[in-house]
Amino acid sequence: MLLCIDCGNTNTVFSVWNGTDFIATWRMETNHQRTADEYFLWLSGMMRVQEIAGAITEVIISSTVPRVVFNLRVLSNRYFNCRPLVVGKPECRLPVEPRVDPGTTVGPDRLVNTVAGYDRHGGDIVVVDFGTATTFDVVASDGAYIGGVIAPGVNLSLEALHASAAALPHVDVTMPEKAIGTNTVACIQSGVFWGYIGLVEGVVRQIRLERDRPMKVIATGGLAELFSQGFDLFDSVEYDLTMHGLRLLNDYNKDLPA
Ligand SMILES: Nc1ncnc2c1ncn2[C@@H]1O[C@H](COP(=O)(O)OP(=O)(O)O)[C@@H](O)[C@H]1O
Ligand SMILES: CC(C)(COP(=O)(O)O)[C@@H](O)C(=O)NCCC(=O)O
Ligand SMILES: [K+]
Repeated sequence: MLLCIDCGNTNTVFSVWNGTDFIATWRMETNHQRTADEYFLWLSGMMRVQEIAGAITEVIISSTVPRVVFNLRVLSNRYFNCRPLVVGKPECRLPVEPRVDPGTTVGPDRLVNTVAGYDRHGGDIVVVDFGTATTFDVVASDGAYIGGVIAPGVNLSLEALHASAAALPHVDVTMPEKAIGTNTVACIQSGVFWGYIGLVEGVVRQIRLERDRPMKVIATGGLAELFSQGFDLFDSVEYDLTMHGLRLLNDYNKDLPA
């Protein structure tokens, strides 16, 4: 079985696959100080419930936090007895090379989302991922990542307001009933919610103008749902997009001639 690890700046998501069959998924907070032994203690507990720890034979890792990769490599070597594939490293090949400025390192999550989006929808798409940062990944007609947009994440914007303005409380993101807030909390919620709707609309409009062709917009990440309710921003919302991409990339690399 294959263990896919998607490490973001906030959360690390593990998922297990048997061939193309999805088996299970678990999520933990990202912490670069966590050791391989700590990962395994937690994972083996989760896996025991489904009796799969002994069945893992392959591991693929995508991490936007470079410092965690060392311990995740040790986890695969020590506990699953395999060398992991790490997205973004030369040994992990991509079906189509990104077309970006020379020397640019593209976030591995964005490369994985590109592969997954192209597999499900073909080219000429934009993948929007609501993580710690909100990323827009533009995928060309041949499946290449050709660039995109990085915006502050929804929760990051809320935290920044709270951290920098003495009188502003911490607020959870929700869809406010009205744009005109009549108390501080409602004002902040409105700023972030309607601000974000405008951000997504504006960025997508500009990308379509620049590309001068129709482009589907696919959303993923925990907060995608909030921005899709009642709005016409996305053609589809797919929570498993990154995990799907990791599984595809693993299969792609396995099938390559040595
Ligand atoms: N279903 C959800 N509802 C509300 N907030 C969420 C949900 N899922 C994630 N979040 C929040 O969205 C932010 C990004 O989370 P996540 O997608 O795990 O980011 P990353 O991939 O960068 O680690 C975090 O602040 C997290 O608490
Ligand atoms: C933009 C990101 C911080 C998003 O990461 P996440 O919110 O998923 O943790 C990550 O993709 C990254 O560090 N990218 C490197 C720069 C780039 O992609 O151009
Ligand atoms: K992400």
